[in-house]
Amino acid sequence: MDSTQKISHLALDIGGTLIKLVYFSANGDYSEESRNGCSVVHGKLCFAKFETRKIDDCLEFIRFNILHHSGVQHPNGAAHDKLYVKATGGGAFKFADLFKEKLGILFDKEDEMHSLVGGVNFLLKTVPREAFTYLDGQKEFVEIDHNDLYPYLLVNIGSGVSMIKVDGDGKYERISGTSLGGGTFLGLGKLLTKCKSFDELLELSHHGNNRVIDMLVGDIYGGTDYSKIGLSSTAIASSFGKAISDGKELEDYQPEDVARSLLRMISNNIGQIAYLNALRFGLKRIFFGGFFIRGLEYTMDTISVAVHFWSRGEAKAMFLRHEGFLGALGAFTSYNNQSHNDIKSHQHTVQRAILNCSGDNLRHIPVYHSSFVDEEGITKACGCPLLPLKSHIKGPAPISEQDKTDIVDEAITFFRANVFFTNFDIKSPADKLLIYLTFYINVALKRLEGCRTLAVGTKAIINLGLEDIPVPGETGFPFPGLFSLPQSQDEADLFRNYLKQVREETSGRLLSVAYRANGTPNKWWLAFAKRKFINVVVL
Ligand SMILES: Nc1ncnc2c1ncn2[C@@H]1O[C@H](COP(=O)(O)OP(=O)(O)O)[C@@H](O)[C@H]1O
Ligand SMILES: CC(C)(COP(=O)(O)O)[C@@H](O)C(=O)NCCC(=O)O
Repeated sequence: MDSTQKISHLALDIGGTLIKLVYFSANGDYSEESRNGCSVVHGKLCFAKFETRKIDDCLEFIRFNILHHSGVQHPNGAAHDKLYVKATGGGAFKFADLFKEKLGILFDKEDEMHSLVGGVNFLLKTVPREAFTYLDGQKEFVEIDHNDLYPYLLVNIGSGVSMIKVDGDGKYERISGTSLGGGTFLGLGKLLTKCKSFDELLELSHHGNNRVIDMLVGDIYGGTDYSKIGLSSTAIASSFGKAISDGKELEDYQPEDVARSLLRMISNNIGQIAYLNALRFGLKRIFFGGFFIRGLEYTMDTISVAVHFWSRGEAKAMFLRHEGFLGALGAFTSYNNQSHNDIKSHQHTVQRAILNCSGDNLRHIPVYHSSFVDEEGITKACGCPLLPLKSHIKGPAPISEQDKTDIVDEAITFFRANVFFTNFDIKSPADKLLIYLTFYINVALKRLEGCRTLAVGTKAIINLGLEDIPVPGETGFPFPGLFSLPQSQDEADLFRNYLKQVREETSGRLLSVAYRANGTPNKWWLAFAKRKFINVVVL
C-alpha cells in the first residue's frame, strides 16, 4: 500500500467458521462531485477473509495494515477516547475482549440478521450484475428493478443457515433456519474423507459420483421412473442410502464420491427448505448467500434444481457475486446511519468504490511490490537483479548506503502482508527477488518454530545457512520458471553466491525481529511459520 492511501471504515463479520473484513482504501483524491453537498472520496473497497479458528492471523493482518486506526469515535459520545469498529456475527460478542486487548479497539455491534439484509439490499440497489441465476450450466445476470425488489427470501448459508423474509429497507423477519449448513458439510466431510480444508473437500467432490452412494428412485423401482408422483428413476430417493445394503465399510468408498454425495445432500436440503419457506409467504424470489456457495457450479445447480423442482418452476433461486461478504458489507454500510462528520459522504463513496471495481478486483487487496524498479547499472544473473545490500557479509552484492532501504528491508517489512497472497503479480524483476526472499523468510521462520530463545534460534539459522542453495534448474529450487536458467557455470555460481549472501543478511535481520530484546520469541512473527506463501509448502 503506498503512503497516499488512507484506510477508513473497517467492518468485520466474525462467523462460526470465517471472519470477513471489509475496509475502504482511499487514494487521497477528493472531488467536489457533490451529492447532498458532500465531496466524494475516491478509492477502493477491499475484502479479506480468515478462518475464525486462526483469529491471530486476522489480528496480525489488521495490525500490520494499521486497519485498527481507522475506527471512528462513538456517535453517542460514549468513551470518547476510544475507537469503535463496526462488527457483526457471533464473534462480535465472543471476541470483543480479545480485539480490545490486542488491538485496543471496541466493537460497535450490529445485529447479524440486520447486517445481512443491509448488505444484500445495498448490493442489489447499487451494484449492476450482482444477482444471477444458475441452471443447466447457464449463468444469467438478473436486472433488479429497484421499485420491485421486495418481498424476497434471503437464505444465508454460513456454518448454519438463516432464512429471512425481507420486505423493505430494515424491514425483515427471520422466518426459519436449519443447522444443516456449511459447517455440516465441512465437519462431516472432514470426518468422512480425512480432508483438511474446505477447498480440498470441494476439489474432491468435483471428481466424485454421488450415485455410487446415494440410493436413487431407480434403485428401488427396478430402474423405472415413479412417474405417478413425478419422480424420475435418476432422482435421489435417499442420500447415502446405498451404504445400508452395499455391505461396504467407509474405506471401501472413494472419498470423492462421499464428498460429492455430501455436497449434494446439503445443497438439496437447503434448496428444499428454502422453497417451503418461500411457499409459506408466497415469495417468488430467493437469494442465496454465505460462503458455503463459493460460486461453485455444482452447488448452485443443485440448489436451483431443488427450488425449480419443488416449486414446479414458480420460484427462482438467485445467487450473489459477493455472497460471502453480505454481513460484513451490511456492517460497513451501517456507518452511514450515523451522523458522524467523518462519514457523511460515505454512502456515495462506497457506491462509487463498488461501482469502480469489477467483480474480481473487489476481492483484491494490493500486494506490496518492490520499489527497485530502476534496472540501470544493475548486474543480473538468471534474470534476477543483483541489488545492492546493506551488508558486511562477503558476496557479489554491491554495497548500499546504510541509511537507505534495501531489498532485505522490503522483504521483511512486507512479509506479514505478502505472505497472505496466493498470487503475486510481478511488476518488475526486483519483485522476483522479493518473492524469493518472502519464501526464504517463511523457510527461516519454520526453522525458528519451537526455538524458545534467541540463542537456540541463532543456532537453527546458522544450520540453515550451511545447507546447499539450489539455483534455477536444480532440484529444490522453489519457483520453477520464476527466474531464467543459468546460461553458464559462471552465471550459476554468481547467482548462487548472491542468494547465499542475501539469505544470510535476511536471516540476521529476521532474528532481530523474531526475538524480543530479552531473547524471548515474538509470537507476532513466529506465528507466520505455518503460513504457506503462494501455496508452496515449507518443510
Ligand atoms: N476457506 C474456507 N474455510 C472454511 N470454510 C469455508 C471456506 N470457504 C467456504 N467455506 C464454507 O463456508 C462456510 C462458512 O460460511 P460463512 O458465510 O463465512 O459463515 P460463518 O459466518 O458461519 O463463518 C463454512 O462452513 C464452509 O462450508
Ligand atoms: C446461529 C447462526 C445465526 C450463526 O450464523 P453463522 O455464523 O452460521 O453465519 C446460524 O448458524 C443459524 O442460523 N443456524 C441455524 C439455527 C437454526 O435455525 O436451527
